[in-house]
Amino acid sequence: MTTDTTTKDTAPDATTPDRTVLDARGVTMRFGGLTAVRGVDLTVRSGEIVGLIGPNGAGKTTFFNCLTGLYVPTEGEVRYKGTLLPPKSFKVTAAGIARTFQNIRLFSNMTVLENVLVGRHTRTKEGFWSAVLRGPGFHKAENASRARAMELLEFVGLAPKAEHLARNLPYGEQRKLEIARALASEPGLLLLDEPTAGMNPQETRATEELVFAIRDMGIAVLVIEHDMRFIFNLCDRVAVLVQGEKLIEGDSATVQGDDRVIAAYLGEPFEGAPGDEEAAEVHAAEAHAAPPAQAPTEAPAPAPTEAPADTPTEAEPGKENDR
Ligand SMILES: Nc1ncnc2c1ncn2[C@@H]1O[C@H](COP(=O)(O)OP(=O)(O)OP(=O)(O)O)[C@@H](O)[C@H]1O
Repeated sequence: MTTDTTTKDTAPDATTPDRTVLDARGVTMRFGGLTAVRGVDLTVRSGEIVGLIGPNGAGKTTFFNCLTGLYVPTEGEVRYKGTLLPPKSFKVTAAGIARTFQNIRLFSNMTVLENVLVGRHTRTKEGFWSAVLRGPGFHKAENASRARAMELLEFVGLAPKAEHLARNLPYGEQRKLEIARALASEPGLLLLDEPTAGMNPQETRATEELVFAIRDMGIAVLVIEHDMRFIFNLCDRVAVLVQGEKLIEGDSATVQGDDRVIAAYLGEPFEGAPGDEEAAEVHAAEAHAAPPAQAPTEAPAPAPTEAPADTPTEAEPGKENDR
C-alpha cells in the first residue's frame, strides 16, 4: 500500500463537483418502546470521509443497519446517488454501499483469497452460492475475479497471506481482510463499523492510512469509531449521535470544541440534551398522575406494609444505554 503521502488535505475529488453519495433523511428506528435512532439526517459527499461518533448505545450501529438494508427504518428514507435504497442488504451492496461489521464476520475456514472472492459475488453473474460452493460457473469467472481480489489483497497488504486460512490471521489483519472483502463489491461508499477495535496503535495508524487510500480511490467513507484521535485525524466531517439523535455535526475542530459532546460522553446533563424533552414529558405526566404527597388525615393512617415503589429519577431515561 502506498499511502504515506496521503493526508486529509489531498482529497482526490477536490477537482470534481461535490456529489451527494449518501442522503439519509429523518431516519428513525424503533424497537418496541425504544427509539434507538430518532429523525437523523446525514449526507456523505463524494471524496469525503465522515465520522459517526457517540457514547455506547447512542444508536450508531442501528443507524448503519438502517443504511444498509439490515433494518427497515420505522420512518425516513435513505438515498444512494439519488436513488431510494431497497430494504434488502444484498441489493444495497449491489447498488454500491459496502460495509464491515463491529464483530468481524469472515468465513473463517476459507482462505484469505476465497473470502475476497466471495465479496465479489455482487459483481459476477454467478452469484453468492456459486462462489461459496465453487461450481462450474464460478470457475469460469474465477480468473478475472481472482486477479481483482489479488489486487485488493495487495492494496491492504495481505497478498502474501492469500492462501492462509482467515481464522489464522491475527486480529488486525482479519479487520483488513474484512475491508478488502467489502471493497471487492466495488462500492462507491464504504461504511466501517469500528475498524480499529482491538488494534494496537501501529495497526490503528496503518488503518488510518488505508482509509485515506480508499478515499483516494474515489470511494466515500462513513466510519463509526470510539478512538477519537483516529476520527479527528481522519474525518472531513464528524456527526455526533447521543441517545439516538444527532447532537452536532461539523469539522473536527468544531466537534472537539463543543462542550456538549464531552458532557454527553461523560454522561453529564446539559441543556437541550437529546431525550430531555421526552424526560420532561414523562415527569410532567407522572406528577399529574401521582396521588397527593400528604393526604389530610382525620383518622390515623394505616402503618405502611411495604416500602414505596421506586420513583423514576432523572437518570432513568438514559438507563437503556448503560450497556
Ligand atoms: N435489534 C435490537 N432490538 C432491540 N434493541 C436494540 C436492537 N439493536 C439495538 N438496540 C438498542 O438500541 C440502542 C442503540 O444501540 P446501538 O448498538 O445502535 O448503539 P451504538 O451507538 O452502536 O453502541 P456501541 O457504541 O456500544 O456499539 C441500544 O439501547 C440498544 O440496546
